[in-house]
Amino acid sequence: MIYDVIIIGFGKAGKTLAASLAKQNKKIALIEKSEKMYGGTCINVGCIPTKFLREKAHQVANEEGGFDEKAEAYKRAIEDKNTLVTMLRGKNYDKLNQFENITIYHGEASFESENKVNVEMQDEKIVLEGNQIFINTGATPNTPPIEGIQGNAYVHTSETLLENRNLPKQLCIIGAGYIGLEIASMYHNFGSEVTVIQREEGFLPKEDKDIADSIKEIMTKKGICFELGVQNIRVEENEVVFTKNNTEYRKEADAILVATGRKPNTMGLNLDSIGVDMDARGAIVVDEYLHTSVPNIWAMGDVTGEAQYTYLSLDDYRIIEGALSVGESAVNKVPYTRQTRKNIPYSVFLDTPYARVGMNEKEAKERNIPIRVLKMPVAAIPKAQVLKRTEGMLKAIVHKDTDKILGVMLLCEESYEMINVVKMAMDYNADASQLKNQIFTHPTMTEALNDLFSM
Ligand SMILES: Cc1cc2nc3c(=O)[nH]c(=O)nc-3n(C[C@H](O)[C@H](O)[C@H](O)COP(=O)(O)OP(=O)(O)OC[C@H]3O[C@@H](n4cnc5c(N)ncnc54)[C@H](O)[C@@H]3O)c2cc1C
Ligand SMILES: NC(=O)c1ccc[n+]([C@@H]2O[C@H](COP(=O)([O-])OP(=O)(O)OC[C@H]3O[C@@H](n4cnc5c(N)ncnc54)[C@H](O)[C@@H]3O)[C@@H](O)[C@H]2O)c1
Repeated sequence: MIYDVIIIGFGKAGKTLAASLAKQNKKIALIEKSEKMYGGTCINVGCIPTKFLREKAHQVANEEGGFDEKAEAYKRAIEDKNTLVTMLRGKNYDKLNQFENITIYHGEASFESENKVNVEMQDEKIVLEGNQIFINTGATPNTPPIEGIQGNAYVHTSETLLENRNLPKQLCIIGAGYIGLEIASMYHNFGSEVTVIQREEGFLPKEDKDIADSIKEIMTKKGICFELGVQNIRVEENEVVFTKNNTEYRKEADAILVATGRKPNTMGLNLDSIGVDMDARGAIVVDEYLHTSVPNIWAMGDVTGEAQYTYLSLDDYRIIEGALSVGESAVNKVPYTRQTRKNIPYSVFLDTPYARVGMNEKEAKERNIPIRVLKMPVAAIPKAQVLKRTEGMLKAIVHKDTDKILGVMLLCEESYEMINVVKMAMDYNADASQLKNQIFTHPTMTEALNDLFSM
């Protein structure tokens, strides 16, 4: 079968591109290897299930009851999460399936040549031919060579842990990145006793020390235990064994989560044989318009090794849409590319959420930029008092000479909403004084930006 466009992977960029090109009357094949992944990582095993469970966990933390009651509430939360995910998966499938010119194939794709893709389906193997091919295969949990984790029923990835209906009394998490910390916060609220283990001594090493210390202090105060700078991690059945200062420790757990990063999903695509370049981590190398090294093949989302966020995958779709609309001969005139993309914000959905955009103090000093550092405690925000969520701090980095906002770090309730306002202000090159004097509704967390920029 011959298509105008083949899209491999039902991720955020892929599904959005499919709908858009279908409206332009292109004949499209979309290939997804798992029926449980229609809609991609975000809605099935990533952002949506974790943020749904985070809300449920928050409710459970405020309810009376011992472990057994909490375990029941957890089981119901997992069932509710599954119901939500099933509904979203169905909607995602139907949204594309309604187009007469989109065919969804359930099977694993691999390249036969530059414009031929094999699809290994349950009962048959077919070959599709396409003029333009877009790879959107995402990323998959990175399993480090830790002794004792392979084939161990106590050991989970985030995907299998969130399928487990039994609340672990003790949860041990290896890896203190986004997934490790978000799940630590969430399971602590559900009622698990949580320990987070990390090889590196430094906690959240990319963040400013005052921010990282404050996050750790908040989590420790709630009762989450951290073991940082540990060596020789191994797992023996339901125990995580490690050494610290030459002493061996054993941590028993009902569940062990390995959250040590996610690697680009390129294995099995047969990219080498058709000349698509990959880097040492197996990520597809792309230029600013998301071309791969083969002219008719593009890649987008996590598989390109870019920071792994759903909104960046969506933004990759925007870049491709822009490039396709002008055609290859004029592609270098497209104003919006990966190179011009700027001020990428992020949020870590901890119990006290953390959000950041732009440069922090450490980075500004490394680059010898003259700065003003503005800080204020969250307890000074009236809305934080209303919410009874007074822990945390706000911090801004402002250019001393130009008054431009270089970066903002928000460790407070609702920071994941507030950060988008700052991102927009930075995108429009606002001065710090403009946020200082901006009208914001009251009482809100966002109005604290008036005070932060008055510091
Ligand atoms: C637990 C967790 C929480 C997260 N929380 C957040 C969050 O709060 N906010 C945020 O922005 N991001 C979050 N992320 C990251 C976010 O989910 C990803 O960055 C995003 O979903 C990546 O989208 P994508 O378009 O690159 O591909 P994906 O959505 O990963 O889609 C790729 C698809 O390709 C399919 N596929 C792979 N290989 C093949 C093949 N050979 N043939 C056919 N199909 C194939 C896969 O099955 C998959 O469905 C989270 C991730 C995880 C794991
Ligand atoms: N809120 C969000 O936007 C959100 C939430 C969850 C996940 N994500 C995305 O998913 C990606 C994956 O998350 P993650 O937490 O798995 O990765 P990560 O890269 O954020 O953190 C990995 C952690 O594992 C540790 N580690 C690595 N190898 C190890 C080993 N062999 N032994 C012990 N520790 C080891 C690292 O030091 C680090 O602390 C993130 O990069 C993020 O982009 C985003």
